[in-house]
Amino acid sequence: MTAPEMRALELRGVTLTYPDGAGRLTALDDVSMTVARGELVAVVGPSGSGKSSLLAVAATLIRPDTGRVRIDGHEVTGLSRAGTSVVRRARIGLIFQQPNLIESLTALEQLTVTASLSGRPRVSATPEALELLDAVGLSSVAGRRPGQLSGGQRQRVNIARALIGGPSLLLVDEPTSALDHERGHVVMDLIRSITRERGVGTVLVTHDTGHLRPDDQVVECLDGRLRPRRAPAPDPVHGSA
Ligand SMILES: Nc1ncnc2c1ncn2[C@@H]1O[C@H](COP(=O)(O)OP(=O)(O)OP(=O)(O)O)[C@@H](O)[C@H]1O
Repeated sequence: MTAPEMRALELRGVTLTYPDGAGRLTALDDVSMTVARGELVAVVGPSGSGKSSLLAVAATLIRPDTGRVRIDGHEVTGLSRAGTSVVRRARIGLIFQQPNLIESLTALEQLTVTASLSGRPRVSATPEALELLDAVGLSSVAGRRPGQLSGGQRQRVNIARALIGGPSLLLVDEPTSALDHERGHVVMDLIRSITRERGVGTVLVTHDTGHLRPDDQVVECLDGRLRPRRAPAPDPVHGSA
């Protein structure tokens, strides 16, 4: 069992419903999940099964109807909006499928501006931003704007940006969907190594089980419920190394 201080995310008995005509539609049904620091959990499942809802609750963007949400040991269930957003900004990194970079900013500025939105002076965030760009293999293009970067490079800037400030929880939505198979593999490997080396807990939603490895921890979302699933057999091209 993971020590409480090592838990990046804990969901307990989370139920989420949306208005649906005269009734309610249950998107998450009594979901519990723990993700330790240094651990990656891939969430797969059919369209409409609740994966995005799960990420939104873990990101503290949607409050569940019932259940508890803890981020890095901090209970957010009863917090005000302002208190929740403090926890979110300090402890959660979000990576969406489309990088959504700002066209007028260089790769380096994408990171330093994000840091400044959290109240840090841009200049003090520059060493960390440079180190993160180096970690994702982009030192040589730190001065380029998104229009001068490839799709894979843009997604790597997106990943580096999510890590500024040292979050303990990384929430990743379909990171490979805008990339070809080869670049998708590179991005998945990068997210695995960041998870391990930086000790973040990662929840990664993906349709694309072709990018998963046999040693990945995989859960399946079905009708708003989670259940463990065996990772797929190794990809014959890339193997499991
Ligand atoms: N804002 C909303 N209002 C009402 N119903 C919603 C809303 N968002 C999602 N739903 C419904 O909740 C259920 C779960 O949706 P969710 O987006 O979490 O699924 P998903 O597994 O992420 O799907 P996909 O893989 O297609 O993105 C679906 O039945 C969906 O129609």
